[in-house]
Amino acid sequence: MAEASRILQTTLFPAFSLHLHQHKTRYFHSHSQSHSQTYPSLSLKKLRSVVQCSVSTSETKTQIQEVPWGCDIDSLENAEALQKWLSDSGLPPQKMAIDKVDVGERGLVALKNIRKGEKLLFVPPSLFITADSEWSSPEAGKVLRQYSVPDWPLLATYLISEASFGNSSRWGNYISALPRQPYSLLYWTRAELDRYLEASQIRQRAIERVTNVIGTYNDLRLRIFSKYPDLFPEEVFNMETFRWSFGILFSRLVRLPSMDEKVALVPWADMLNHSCEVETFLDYDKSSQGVVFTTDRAYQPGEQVFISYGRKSNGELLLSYGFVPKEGTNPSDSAELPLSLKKSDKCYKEKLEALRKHGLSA
Ligand SMILES: C[S@@+](CC[C@H](N)C(=O)[O-])C[C@H]1O[C@@H](n2cnc3c(N)ncnc32)[C@H](O)[C@@H]1O
Repeated sequence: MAEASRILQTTLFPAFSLHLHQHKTRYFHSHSQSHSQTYPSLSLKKLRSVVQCSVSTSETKTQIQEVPWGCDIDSLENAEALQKWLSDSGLPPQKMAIDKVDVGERGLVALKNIRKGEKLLFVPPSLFITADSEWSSPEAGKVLRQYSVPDWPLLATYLISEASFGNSSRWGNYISALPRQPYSLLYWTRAELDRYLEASQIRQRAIERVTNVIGTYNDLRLRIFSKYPDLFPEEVFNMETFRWSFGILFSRLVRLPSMDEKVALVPWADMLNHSCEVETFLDYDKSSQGVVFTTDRAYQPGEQVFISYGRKSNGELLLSYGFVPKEGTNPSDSAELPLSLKKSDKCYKEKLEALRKHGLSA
């Protein structure tokens, strides 16, 4: 805990430098160019204030700034462009469309009658973002591979790198439709974690998760980014952009059992919201060669279509996806009850036996 507090209290990054125009690398050139395409009315001053970020030295005050890409998910901003790009890029015609929904802000809604037992989606692998995806900055990708950076931090860095290329990245339309601030405990202040998760096991796990993300970023910065400042300028690769990219990964990355457990961002499939009432999961379908799910119920036009993010407790859903289902609707909800058994206890053996009998360990 002391370690977590120490890290959370650290001021992590300096203010955004005033050198935005002076960077000669393709990187910044593309970044500022694409920015003016996506946000025509955003002045340099505004851009700077969006990117500038700092974590306060006070444990309770964390100033969080939004990244300059993505969109507000309470609107359908960029949804049409995403759908057009997806169909131009090989997504077959769909029985669903992105729409505003009651549960989950945006989601996929049936356009036609959908039967129980139907396979939907068929997102081809060419549309997956994985650790093997091609970089808009091949030099940056090469450096990360040289350092054998594991999948999660590699994907977090990749996403920021591609985002900074705006529409010159092949993922420009996808990234523009991602939430500018994903719902995530990574955005909670320490005071909020303490207050709202008091007495919950999730509080400690959330603190560990925040600490891990900060530690991962610091590790990348020290070992790699600081050695290649032209490829990984701190104005772009900083704690705030990593908070965003990890927030995106936690809430959208899928593990595909039929593809050797490969982890991938799957555009389109990641527009599906979770329901505790459905029992259908995303996976790669070898016969149709795409990510699909099979409906476990029928849907009528206009109804939101759901998948399951897994049989997770409310705490686990909050930890990864930043939401909690309505009270009493999650049959997989559970609470952890830590028990300890002292060896000096006179009935140690009997108690241990009783715990084991009920599938519990001491
Ligand atoms: C994979 S994305 C789904 C698409 C997302 N709604 C969007 O507009 O980009 C996962 C995120 O959707 C939201 N979400 C999914 N299921 C939800 C639910 N049952 N209730 C509330 N929010 C949900 C959460 O913000 C979660 O982090």
